[in-house]
Amino acid sequence: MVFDGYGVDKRHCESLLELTNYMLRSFKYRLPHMNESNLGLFPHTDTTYFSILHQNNVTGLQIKLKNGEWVDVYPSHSMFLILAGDAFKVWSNDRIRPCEHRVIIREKKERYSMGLFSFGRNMVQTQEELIDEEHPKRYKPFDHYGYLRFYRTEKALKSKCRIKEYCGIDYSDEN
Ligand SMILES: O=C(O)CCC(=O)C(=O)O
Ligand SMILES: [Fe+2]
Repeated sequence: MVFDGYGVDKRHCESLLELTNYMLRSFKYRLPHMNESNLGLFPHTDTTYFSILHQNNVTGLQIKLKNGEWVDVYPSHSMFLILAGDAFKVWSNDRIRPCEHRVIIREKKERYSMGLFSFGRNMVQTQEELIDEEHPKRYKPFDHYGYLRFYRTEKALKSKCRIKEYCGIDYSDEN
């Protein structure tokens, strides 16, 4: 769908999928103890190409809208949420915006969730068709697992945008 939407040759999609690793992870959010924060998971964008999330019938996941407002995602047994991650931002040369999300524990029930996370096995790079004069290349090709290691470093935590800090191209010095 994404490749169709941007008019990118489908063969690139096949090779991207062939070079993608998946990680399945499950989470359990216990109820916060007295005086403990109810922040289950700090606000972040995923490092992935995309993430597929599923949760039990307990609210908690919130996504941030463009206007900065946090909104609840209401769970259902049949719902799978697909979130774009940082690697798709690079692939699409900033056209696809990774979705910022967090988990807040408010219900008096334990929350369970499951996520399928996708990572490039090779270098992640911007799709050539999505680079032109109007949209110059904004990122250098990067090693996805190298980015995972960078993600929790002090430099990454201090930066405004971790993926830009890791492999962004800065044109600001050019005139
Ligand atoms: O538990 C959830 O619903 C979200 C998990 C998540 O955002 C993550 O692992 O990156
Ligand atoms: Fe996440």
